[in-house]
Order: sequence, then structure tokens, then C-alpha cells
Amino acid sequence: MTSEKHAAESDTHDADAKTRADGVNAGLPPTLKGTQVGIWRVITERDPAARAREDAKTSADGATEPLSWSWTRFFDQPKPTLYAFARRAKQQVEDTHVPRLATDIYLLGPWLFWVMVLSYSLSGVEDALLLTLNNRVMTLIETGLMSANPDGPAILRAVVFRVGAVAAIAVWRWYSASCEPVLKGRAKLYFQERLLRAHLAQDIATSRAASAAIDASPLNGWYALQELMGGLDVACGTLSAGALLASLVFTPALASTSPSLLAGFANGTLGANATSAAAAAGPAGGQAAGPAGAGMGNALVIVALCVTWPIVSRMLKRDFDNTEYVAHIHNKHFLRSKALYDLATSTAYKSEVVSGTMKDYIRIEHEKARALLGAYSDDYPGQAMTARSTPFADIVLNVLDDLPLIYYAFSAVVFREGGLSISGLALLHQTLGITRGALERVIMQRRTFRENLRQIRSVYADMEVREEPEEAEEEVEFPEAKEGEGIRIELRDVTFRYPSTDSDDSSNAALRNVSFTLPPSSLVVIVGANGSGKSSLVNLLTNLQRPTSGRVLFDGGDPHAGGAGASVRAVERLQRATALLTQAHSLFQAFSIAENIAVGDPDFCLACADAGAAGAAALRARVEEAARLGGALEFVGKREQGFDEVVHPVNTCWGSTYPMPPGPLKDIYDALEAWKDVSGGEEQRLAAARTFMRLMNPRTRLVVVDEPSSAMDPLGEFELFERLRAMRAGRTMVFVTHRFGHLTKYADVILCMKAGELVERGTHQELMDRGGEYSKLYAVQAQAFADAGAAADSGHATIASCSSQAEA
Ligand SMILES: Nc1ncnc2c1ncn2[C@@H]1O[C@H](COP(=O)(O)OP(=O)(O)OP(=O)(O)O)[C@@H](O)[C@H]1O
Repeated sequence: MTSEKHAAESDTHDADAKTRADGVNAGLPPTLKGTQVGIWRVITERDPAARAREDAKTSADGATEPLSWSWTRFFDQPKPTLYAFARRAKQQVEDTHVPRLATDIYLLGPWLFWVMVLSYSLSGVEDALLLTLNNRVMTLIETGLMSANPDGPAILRAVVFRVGAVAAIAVWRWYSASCEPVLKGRAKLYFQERLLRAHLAQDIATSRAASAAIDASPLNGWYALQELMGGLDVACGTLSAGALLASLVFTPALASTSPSLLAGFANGTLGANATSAAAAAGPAGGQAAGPAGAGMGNALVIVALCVTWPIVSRMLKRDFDNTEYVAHIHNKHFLRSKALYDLATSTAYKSEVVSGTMKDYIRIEHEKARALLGAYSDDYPGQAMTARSTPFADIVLNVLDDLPLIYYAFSAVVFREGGLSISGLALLHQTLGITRGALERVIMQRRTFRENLRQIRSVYADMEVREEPEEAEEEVEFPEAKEGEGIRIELRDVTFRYPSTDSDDSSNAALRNVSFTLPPSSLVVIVGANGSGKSSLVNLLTNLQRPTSGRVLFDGGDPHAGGAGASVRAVERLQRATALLTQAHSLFQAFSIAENIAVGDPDFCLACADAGAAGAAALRARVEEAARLGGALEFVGKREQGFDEVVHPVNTCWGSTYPMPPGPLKDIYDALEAWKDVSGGEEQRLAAARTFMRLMNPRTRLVVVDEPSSAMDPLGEFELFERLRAMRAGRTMVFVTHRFGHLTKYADVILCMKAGELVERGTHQELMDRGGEYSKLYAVQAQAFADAGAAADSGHATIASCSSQAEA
């Protein structure tokens, strides 16, 4: 019975384990695998090496070169001539963009750059240098004490030399630390400017395409260079540590009065009497003594002591240092308790939690989730991963750490004539320490180095501004373009699908086979239910998107008919002649209210900026007029600083703790750079003012207004549309609005959209007579107004009857 129970339990455990294993891999593509680490699910690649090989192969076949040079590939290939090999190596280095990065930063401050190079190199050799000087002092003192005749001037010289070196290093560090931030600041501004140009060169479609995403930040280039300089530090450190160890092992030790350790180990004379024995034997005495084979054996032991620890430590290390991973918390009880905690604490949910009397529910559910979660650690996955289930690895590493001591003890027993001298022992111990440290850093640096090369490459790829083609291209003509007349627009069998949607599924096109013509200077109203395609149409009319198929002609010309460069220029010309007002407007950070309006006509702003005081006055006058037309004048008048107020400052405020404890510091933290309150309707008025600013420029020949007034009161909206309509002379004006009642009666053309198709077009009367989709939408609106009116009437009646009862 008991064994059956055990069998059943073990089956259940197996099933649980399987479910867990399935769970951590649930929803992952076959190339990825999940691992449970504490409450985390860590997702890694199943075979990153295979992908790297595949990438290298693809890039070798394609236009770009592989990122790193591989010995295997070198040996696999027919041997190139030395010259070809050198050229190829040079090409490989250039492909990493390291020379380009170094040159760019060098040109920002040649002297600062060299200071940085020297500083990183020196920091690598610093340990070995100081150890050498230290050892010189120690050896002289030791020799002097043993011979009872210390060489005072020599010791003094060595001490002064060492103290001088320490002081010089301190001065150098201070100086180089003051240089580096200057170069960093210059590099940041340099990359910021290049990235800014790259971002501005992208249109909406490209900026949303994953392949063209610009991820680099202005400091990426600098950090990559800093890491490469760190490599210089590691390289110099390793070389100097290696040289020190070699000098210790293979040559008479630093003081000519003592023999090499190799010699000491070889004949066992390195001990309390070693130095005097060596002094008698002369500088070369140590090496002459003893069998060379034994010395070589000892040298190998010392080298082995150096490399064992870093290698074993690397093998036993259990972390994600070398692995790319994505981690998320996978434990459903943790997630539930967190969600409930957020529900209780976030101000966003407060009113719903209070009005919904959810207090007890949240508390009890939180207790349940906590009980199910049990004891857990929410260490970051990296930390959680380093936690070991047994202390075995730590024991091994600690014992390995003592290997040198064990070896000294061993050598003392084997070379019975005495152990190592004090200074010899200290020197050996410290040299082993820095050599080991250097080797460890080399092992760690390997991956960082590859990652840095990738970073540098991606920074330069992101900065690549696609310049317009140089070769002469035929410009796109807009044959019927006339000054003082609105743009004539024609859509021919246009289908449009957002790039993010599945291109094989024709049902998900936002617009399907749409054709119509808008006469120049006409007033157009686009109507339709939610999701019928009105805004998509606006995107095409304003050239923010291109049709997937079909053509959109402006004044008879297709802006996309020419080559890439001509198309960019044609689109830009059209956009300069277009004013767009939507509800997706923004108040720009750090811009005053005046500038937020003024940028509606950036060319006019630039011209005024060049015209001194007269220009500033002209700009202010135009901004005030635009604010009046946009209905924002009254609101701006009430602001403390009027047009000069910065509504949304750039946030740079930084507190030592987060959140800050209550007190005067928190008050100032909250007040500094706080965004000023502006209502949705006021923001819309400022956006409208910006559009009027653009409209005041006679170059504007197309005005597109897409639901800009959702947060405005009905009177504000009515006035806005009337003012826009008043400026329609010489412009084609397109309105998209759900509250179209008072606009459509002025419309030359009404386009009625339904599920991505144009179902009706005509004037208000024509469409009402037809009794189709438009008349239905119109009737619904009219009914809503009638109901609202009736409700208001009955409300008034009820209030009137209540008040008369109260009076009675
Ligand atoms: N960025 C986008 N990516 C993918 N699909 C989109 C995107 N924007 C809109 N769509 C889809 O395109 C279709 C048409 O949307 P559109 O915004 O043009 O309709 P609309 O008539 O303006 O709607 P509303 O009146 O709600 O503003 C909808 O099915 C919508 O889900």
C-alpha cells in the first residue's frame, strides 16, 4: 500500500516536473529554451553557436563581412598570399568600425585622446611597476639586514624612486580624470548630432519599420570606445604581469644580489641564506647552479598556479555573464500578489477600488496569493543564477586559491635547506596574484570585446543618413499646380494596408479599391463609422503613408513616380504646402507657448530669427493672431508668464533616493520642472493655433483636419470649424469629423466610408436623397440631438416641478 502510494507520488512528481518543463518552454519558438531559476523564467537560445555560424555564412555570402575573424575559416580557406592576407586583415579591422570610431573621437580632441590612451595603458602596467619598485626596496633592506651592512644611499634612492612614482601616478590620475569627461561631453554631442540627423531623415513608414529602427543612444559610441580602452588596460596589464613573472622565474631577480627564483627552486638555495649564496656566486650564479630540467619543472608549476584558478573559476561559474538572455517572472502566485499590491497602492485604480468596495477582496486575495507563493527570493535572475545548491564549487575555488601556499609548503619540505626568503615569498605571491587577475580579465574580456565591436557597428549603422542620390533625377512634376488655388487630389484604385498587418490577408486592408477626385479649392467632409478608414485616408492625403497599390495624384502628379531622391523631394514639397490638424497633437517639451504655436510655420520662424528685433516682433504678432484664431488667446492670457510660459519642461531633476521622503527637499523636487496643468481642450486650442500659423502662410494649399476637437466644448468646436472655413480661399480643405451636421451643408464633396471602402460620394442633398449610409449616419446624429433636446426639456420640467414643490 505504502509503496503504491510512493509510486503514485513519484508519478505525480514526474508529471509535475514534466508540466514545469513544458511550462517554462510554453509559447517559445523551437530555437529558444526556457529555464526556471527561482521565480524567474530565463529564456536563452538553444544553439547560439549554430546561429553565429549561420550568420557568418550569410554575411560571407552577402554584402557584409562577418563581424569577427575566425581561425577555423582561415585554415579552411586556400592560403592567401601574405599581401592578400594583410589586405584582408585590414579590411576585417575596418569593418568593425573601430578605426572610424577612434578617428572620430581623436578628431574631437587629439591631446585628450592621447591622454586617455596613455591613461588606460598606464593603469594596466601600474600594478607590475609598483610591485617591481616595492620589491627593489624590500630586497635591498633584506640583503642589508642579512649582511649586517645596509647600503643606506641605495635604499634611500630606491625609496625616493618608489615614492616619486606613487606621487607621479596620483598626479597623472588626477589630470587624466579631468580630461576624460571633456572628451566624453564632446563625443556625446557629436553622436547626438549625427543621430538627430538620422532620425530626422526617416519618414513615418521607415521609422516604424523594425529593420530601420534607430536604437543607438548618443553615448553608445563613447562607451564602446571606453570598453576598448579597457581592453588596452587588460592587454598592458597581462603583458606587464607576464614580463614580471618571467623576470622572476627566468632571470636573476630584480636585485642583482639575489638569484632567480628558478635557480633557487632548481638547487634549493633560495632561502634564508639564498641571497648571500647568490652574492657569492655573482649575478649569473643562480642560473649556473642546479639542473635546468628541475628549474623548468618549477617554472611550469608557477605558470600552472597562475592559470588554474581563473580557468577553474570560469568553469564552475554559474551565471549569465556570457549568455544572452531574456528573463521574466513566471510564478503565477508572485504575479497575482504583485498585481493585487499594485491595485491597492496605485492612484490610477484608487477611485475604482474605493467606489467598488474592493478593499476586503484585495486584502484576502493577496493573503491567499502570498500563502501559495511561500518563501521565495526575488533576486535578479543574474543573482539567482549564482546561488549554488551545494558548497562544492566554493570549496574547490577556495582550496585552489591556496595552491601557492600549498606549493610553498611543499617546496620547503622538498628543498630542505630552507624555504623562500621573505621578500622572495612576498614577491612571488603578489606576482602570482596580479598575473592571475590579468588572466581572469582576459577571459572575461573576450566576450565583451565581441559585444563592443557589435555595438560600434550598430552605432555607425544607425547614424547612416541615407543621403539623397547624387545622380540627376527627373523631378516629379505637378502639372496643374497654380498659386492661390487648392491642390487637386485624385485617388485611383487605392488599397492601403498598414505595414504591421498580415500582407497575405486581403480582409485586413485599411482601405480597399478607393477612387475619387477632389476638385481644387473644394471643401470636403469625410464621414463614416469608427474604423471605416477615415484616418487612413488622411494619412495618404498628407503623404504620411504611401498606398500599398493604386496611385494618389496631387495636381495630376504622383510624388512617388520618380526615383527615391525625387520622391523624397516631391513629398517634402507637398508637405510644405499642407497643414494637418489632428487630435494626436503634442505640446513640445521646453518650448514656450509662443514657440509651440510658432513652429506651425518653421520657415517663417527661421526667417524672423535672422531679421533681429523686427523679425521677433513680426513673429510675436503672427503668433498672437494664430492664438486668437485657434481660440487660445484667453487661456494664454490667464497663464502666469503668458506666451513665454514653458508648459512642459525637460525633466532632468534627480533625487538621491526614490521616492524621496517628505520634507523640503521633496517639495522642491516635486516643484522643479513639474509639468503645468493644461486641460485637453486647451491643448487642442494650442494645436489649432499652430495650424492657423501654418495657414497664414500663403504657400499652404491643402488643409486636412482630422477630429481635432474631441476635448473641446461644442461652441469651441463650432468656432474652430468656422474660422478654418473662413480661410478656405485658395485651399482644398478636408474635414474628418463625427459631428459633421453643420459642416456637410457647406461641403462640395462628402465621402462616406464603410469598412475601408468608399460607399458614397456627393453633396449633402444628393446623399440625403439617396437614403443610403450617409443618410443613416445623419439620421442617427439628428436623433441624438433630438433626444438630448427632449431630455434637457424634461429635465428642466422636472427641476421646475421640484423647485415649485419646494417653494410650496
Ligand atoms: N497603425 C495601425 N496599424 C494597423 N492597423 C491600423 C492602424 N491604424 C488603424 N488601423 C486599422 O485600420 C482600419 C481603419 O482605421 P482608421 O483609423 O483609418 O479608421 P477611422 O475611420 O479613422 O476610425 P475612427 O473613427 O475610430 O478614428 C481599422 O481596422 C484599424 O484597426
